[in-house]
Parts: sequence; structure tokens; C-alpha cells
Amino acid sequence: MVNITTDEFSGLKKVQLQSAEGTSAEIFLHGAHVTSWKTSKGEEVLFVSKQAIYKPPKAIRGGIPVCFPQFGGFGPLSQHGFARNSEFTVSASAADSVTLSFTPREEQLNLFSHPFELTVQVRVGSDTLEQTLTATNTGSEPFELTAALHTYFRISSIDKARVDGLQGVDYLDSLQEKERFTENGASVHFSGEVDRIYLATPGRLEVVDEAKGRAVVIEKEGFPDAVVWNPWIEKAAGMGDFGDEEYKEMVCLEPAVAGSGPVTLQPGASWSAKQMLSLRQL
Ligand SMILES: O=P(O)(O)OC[C@H]1O[C@@H](O)[C@H](O)[C@@H](O)[C@@H]1O
Repeated sequence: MVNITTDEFSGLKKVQLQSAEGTSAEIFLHGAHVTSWKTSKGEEVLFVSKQAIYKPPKAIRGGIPVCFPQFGGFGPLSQHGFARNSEFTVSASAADSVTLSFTPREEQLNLFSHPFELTVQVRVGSDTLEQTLTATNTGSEPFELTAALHTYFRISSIDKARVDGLQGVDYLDSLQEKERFTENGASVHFSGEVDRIYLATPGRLEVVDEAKGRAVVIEKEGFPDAVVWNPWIEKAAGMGDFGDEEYKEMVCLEPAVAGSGPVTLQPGASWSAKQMLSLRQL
């Protein structure tokens, strides 16, 4: 049975999930946007800005925005596509999982003339969260898509956090006109703005939080790339829905179809990709 409630703060509809062991998540119908994933001990793993604006069509700052049918500026649409700005409906549910679906409205089809259905399935397990995107081309012509699960992880302090698993991987540096570099370090550390698209990465990456004594393990399928982002001081100050100091509390690690090239979806065909999040104590 689906548990749809009205969020007290924003007045928006959201779905709450709980696993048998007590892991929980909440997902707003606006954007199929996961805004909370709590361990069975009640500890929040995701970051949401205290200044997030809960006014559709604005996307919520934090949690896991769904970037579709475009990631970033890889296409003609505005940044990250329009799924994160759109209302979804519940198409299936259980206590520990929900499937939300979305088809573009007429004005969106004027911008992106390819009808599709997008579903986002979210499932919680014992200290895990699994999220699957599935897109079906319901039109009569092939189209190209890029996408990401733009996951904001809460960390205790940016100087004690790192991303592991990217050594030897090439990346496009979005701060240097997408120039291509190779990651030499065993870990990505943060001491300034970082905005990189790592290409064809391993399927398992980690956001390690030394101060918390834990790592979030990100396993991904169908998303070749991974974006690492922290806005740092200046960009944080320029964002109206993000606190000036909040860059210290978050790291984005985003499984993506981006720099490795778009996926082409033939008429009637479906594309699916997912991330599985779990925890590892250090
Ligand atoms: O402000 P937005 O549209 O949510 O985007 C946030 C960031 O998202 C990241 O994925 C991009 O790589 C950054 O360049 C961008 O600044």
C-alpha cells in the first residue's frame, strides 16, 4: 500500500517508504525526487539545502534530482532536462518500493519532440537504496538521451571527505571548457570548486567520510559516467537556493550518461539504468 502524504513544510505530495529493518526514504512526486534516505538507525545519508525552494516547477536543491532527458548542457534543453521540474504519478507501490512515472506534456514536447515514458523505481532495503530509471520511446523516431541521478551526499566536513574508485579514469573538466584529463590520485579530495565528468568509470565508487567513520558505496549499472561536483565558496554564494556555507556539508556523485556520448533509443525500445547505494563502516 502506498503511503502518500502531504509534506508539512512545502504542501507537496510525497511517498514514504520503509524496509522491514527500518531503513526509510521519502520521494516527492514533483520530479520523482528522493529527498531523504535514512539508515535503520535513523541517520540521514542525503543532503538537502536548508534554502531549497519547494515551488514547482523549480527543482529541489539536494537529495537526488533526476536529470532527464538531458544531463547538463548536453543538448538543446535547459540544464539537466525537465524531468526534475515535472510532476510524476505513482504507478506501482509496496511498503518498501514505489514506481513513479512521467510522460512529457505538450509544451515540453514543443521543446523535445520525442514522446517517451519515464519511470523511476525506488526501493529501500537493509541500509540500502536502489533507484532505477527506465525510459521507453513511445514515438515513431529514434532519439538521443543523456541522464543522471544527481545524488547529493551529506558529509560531516568537506575537508574530511573524498571520492574513491576513480584513479586512472579520464575526465572532462567542466571548469576548463570540458578539457580532458586523467585522474592520477587514488582519491578525489576537495579544496576548491570541482565539476568533472569522469568517463566510463568502474561500476563501484565510494564517498568516504573519515569523520563519520563510514563510506557510502555507489554501485551503478547502465550509467557509464560519474559526475563529481562541489560548488565551493563563490558558486555557493551565487545560488539562491543554497546556503553560503553548505558546500562544506555535501558532495555530489552522480551516475550519468554524459561525456561518453548519448544513448540512442529506437521507437518502442526501452533503456534502463540504476544505482544501488549501501554503507561501509571504516
Ligand atoms: O544548479 P543545477 O542546475 O541544479 O546544477 C548544479 C550542478 O550540477 C552538476 O551536475 C553540474 O556538473 C554543475 O555544472 C552544476 O552546477
